[in-house]
Amino acid sequence: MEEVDHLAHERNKAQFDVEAMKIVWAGSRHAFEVSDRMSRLVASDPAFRKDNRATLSRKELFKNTLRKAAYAWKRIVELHLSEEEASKLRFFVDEPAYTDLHWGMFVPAIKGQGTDEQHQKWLTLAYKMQIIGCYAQTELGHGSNVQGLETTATFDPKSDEFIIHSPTLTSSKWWPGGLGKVSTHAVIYARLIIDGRDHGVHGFIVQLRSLDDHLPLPGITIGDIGMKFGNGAYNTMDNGVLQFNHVRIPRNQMLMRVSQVTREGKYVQSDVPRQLVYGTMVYVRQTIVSDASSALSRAVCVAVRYSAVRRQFGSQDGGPETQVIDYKTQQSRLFPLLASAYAFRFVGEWLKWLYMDVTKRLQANEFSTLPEAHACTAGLKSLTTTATADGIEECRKLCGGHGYLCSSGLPELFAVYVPACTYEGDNTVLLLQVARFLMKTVSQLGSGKQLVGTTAYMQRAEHLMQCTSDVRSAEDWLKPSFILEAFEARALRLAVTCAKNISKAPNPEEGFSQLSPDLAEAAVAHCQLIVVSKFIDKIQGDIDGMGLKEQLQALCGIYALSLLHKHLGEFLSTGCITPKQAALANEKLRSLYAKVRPNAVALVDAFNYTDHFLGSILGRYDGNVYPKLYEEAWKDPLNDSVVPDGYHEYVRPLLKQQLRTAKL
Ligand SMILES: CCCCCCCCCCCCCC(=O)SCCNC(=O)CCNC(=O)[C@H](O)C(C)(C)COP(=O)(O)OP(=O)(O)OC[C@H]1O[C@@H](n2cnc3c(N)ncnc32)[C@H](O)[C@@H]1OP(=O)(O)O
Ligand SMILES: Cc1cc2nc3c(=O)[nH]c(=O)nc-3n(C[C@H](O)[C@H](O)[C@H](O)COP(=O)(O)OP(=O)(O)OC[C@H]3O[C@@H](n4cnc5c(N)ncnc54)[C@H](O)[C@@H]3O)c2cc1C
Repeated sequence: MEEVDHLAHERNKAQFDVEAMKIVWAGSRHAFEVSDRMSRLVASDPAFRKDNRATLSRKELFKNTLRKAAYAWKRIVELHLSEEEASKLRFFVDEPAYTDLHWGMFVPAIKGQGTDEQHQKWLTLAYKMQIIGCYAQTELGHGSNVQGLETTATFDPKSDEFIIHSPTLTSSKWWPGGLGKVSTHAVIYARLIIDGRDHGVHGFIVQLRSLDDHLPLPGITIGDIGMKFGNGAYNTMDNGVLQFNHVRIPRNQMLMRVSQVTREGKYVQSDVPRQLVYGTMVYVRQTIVSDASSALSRAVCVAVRYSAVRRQFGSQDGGPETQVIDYKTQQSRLFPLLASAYAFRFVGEWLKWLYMDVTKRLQANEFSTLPEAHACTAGLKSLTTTATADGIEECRKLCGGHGYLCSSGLPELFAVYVPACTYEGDNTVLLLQVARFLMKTVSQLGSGKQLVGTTAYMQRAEHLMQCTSDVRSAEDWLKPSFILEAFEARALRLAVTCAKNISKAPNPEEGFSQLSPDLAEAAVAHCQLIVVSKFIDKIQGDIDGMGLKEQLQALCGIYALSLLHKHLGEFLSTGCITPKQAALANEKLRSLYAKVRPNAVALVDAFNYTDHFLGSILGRYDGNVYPKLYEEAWKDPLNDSVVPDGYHEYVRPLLKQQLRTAKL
C-alpha cells in the first residue's frame, strides 16, 4: 500500500532548507553523516527493538538490555566502528546500560586521573571490554557532599597495599550504575589514610568480581538497589550497593595523576590542583548539556508533529476543525521549548569546545580556566536538565490524553530523563557552586583584575548597574545588543544585590547560607545569559542555507523573550526594563510565534530522528496517528483474552451478589 504523508501539507509550508538545517543541528556535515548512518543502522535491526519495554518484568528487561549491549558491541567490532561511531550507535540504541558508565565515566576517570603507566595497563583492557568498569563515588549517607564520604583506603606499608573498607552502613556505595550486577571493576572514591592521617578523598581502581565466574571477590558484598521510577525507563540499569570488608589492593591502583603515595608511604601532592579529582564530573556534566538538547528535541518533535495532526473545535461550515498547533496558547507553551532545544544544542557545542580547551591547558599545566569550566559545566548542567525535565512533562500535557499513553513515548522519556536533575550533582547544589564563583567575581570588581570568559560582561559593571534599556519598539527586541544588555544587567544586578546582602551578615558563610535562594536565582540568571549569548554567537557565525538564519533568529528571539516574560519580576524589579518595554517584548514574542508556526514541523524534521529512535506513535514522521494508536492498543497483553484473568475470582462473584441483592 502506498504510504501517505499526513504532514506533507505542513512540510510544504517550510520557508527554509531543512537538509541544510540538519547539518547545523548536527554541528557539521561529518557529524550529520555519522549520526544519520548510525541511527539507520540501529533502526533497521530488529535486535534493537524497544517497543515492548514497559511490559517486561525487571528481570526480563535487564536480560534484554544485556543482550542488546552485547549485540551492539559485536556490531561495533564487526563493522570496525570508530569511537565516535560507536558512541553514536549506543546513543541510538536508546537504553540506559552499564556500558554508559563504562565508557562515560570509568574510562574518563582513568584517563583524567591516572598516570601514563595506569593508562597503559587499565585503558588497554577497558577499551577491549576485557574488564567492565563503573564509577563508585556516592554512598548511602553522602552524595552531594563528596568530602563527607566515609569509605577508607588505608595504606599498609608492610605489604605495599591499600586496605579498602566500609566502616559504617552509611559508607556503603549506593547508586553507581553498572555496579549492581555487571561491573568487574570500579573506580571508587575513598578517604586516603596514611599513618593515621586523613588526606581526603581520592580515586582507586578496585576489582569487584572474578573474571572467571563473576562472583564477588573476598570481602566484597554487592547487589542491585532495587526498582526505580517508571516502567522500563532507568530500570534497565543495575544501580548498585557495595560494601568492602578490608579488601586489599596494590598501591599502584590509586589514581596517581593528582597526588601520589610512595613506597615509603609518603604523600606527594603534585602541582595539579586537588580539584582535578572531581574532573570526571566536569567532563560528564558537559556531555549532559548536549544530552539535554537531545532529550528535549525528542519530546518537542513528538509534541509539534502531534499538535499539527490533532484537531479540536473551530469547524466552519462543516470544514475541518482547528489544528491544535494553531491555538496561540499551544504555541506559547510549545515554541519556547522548540527554541530551548536549539539553544541547548548550541550551548552544548560551545561547552564541548570550552571543555576541550581547558583539557589542553591542563595538559600544559595551565590551570587558570578551571574555575570557570567548573562553574559553566555545573551551571549549564543544572539549567538545561531542569528545563528539559519540565519541558518533557509539558510536551506530554501538550499532547492531551494520548500523551499519557506509553505508546506516545513521553512517559518513558520523562522517567528516564528526570534523574538527570539529581545525578552528576543535584541541580540546586550545582547552582550554589555557580553562585560561589559569581560572588568571588563580584568581590574582584574594581580591583583592576581583568575579567574574561563568561564573566567578561561584569567588567562593564559601572554601565550595567545603572543603564536603562533603549528599546522603543517591538522590533528593537530583535537586536542582539538590546537583548544582551537586558540579560547582562539583570544577571549582574541580582549578583551584586546578593553580595551586598551577604556583606551585612555576621560572616560570609552565614550570609551565603541565608541568601542561598536568592543566590540560586542569580546563578540561573547568569546561566541564562550564557545560553542567550551563545545562541546569538551561533547566528552571527557562518550559517549557510536558504532561510536558515531567519529561522534561527526567530528561535533565538523566542528563547530570550520567553525567558524575559517568565522572569519579568526580576527584569522589572532590578530596573533593567520598564513595563512598557515588557509589553513590547510580548508583542514581539507573539509575532515570532506566527513566524515559526509554518516552519514548526520542518524545524523538528531537522533533528533527523528515525521513528525507531522517537519511539512514539504520536510523533510518527508520517503523522498517521489514529490507525496506529488503534492497532497498538490491541497489542497490549491485557487484550490477549477477551475475558481477563481474575474475572471469575473477583468480578463474577460481585456481579452474582448484586443479582441476589437485586432479587431481594
Ligand atoms: C558520551 C558519553 C556519555 C556519558 C554519559 C554518562 C552517563 C550518565 C549517567 C549518569 C551517571 C551519573 C553518575 C553520577 O551521578 S556520579 C556522582 C556525581 N556526584 C556529584 O556530582 C557530587 C556533587 N558534589 C560535588 O561535586 C562537590 O562535593 C561540590 C562541588 C558540591 C562541593 O565540593 P567541595 O566540598 O570539595 O567543595 P567546595 O564547595 O568547598 O569547593 C572547593 C573548591 O573546589 C572547587 N570545585 C568544586 N568542584 C569542582 C570541580 N568539579 N572542578 C573544579 N573545581 C571544583 C570549588 O569551586 C572550590 O574552589 P575555590 O572556591 O576554593 O577556588
Ligand atoms: C539514576 C541515578 C544514577 C546515579 N548514578 C551514579 C553513579 O553512577 N555513580 C555515583 O557515584 N553516583 C550515582 N548517582 C548518585 C548521584 O550522583 C547523587 O544522588 C547526587 O549527586 C545527589 O546527591 P544526594 O543523593 O546525596 O542528594 P542530597 O544531597 O541528599 O540531596 C537532597 C536534597 O538536599 C538538598 N541539598 C543538599 N545539600 C545542599 C546544600 N549544601 N545546600 C542546599 N541544598 C542542599 C538538595 O538540593 C536536595 O534537594 C546516581 C543517582 C541517580 C538518581
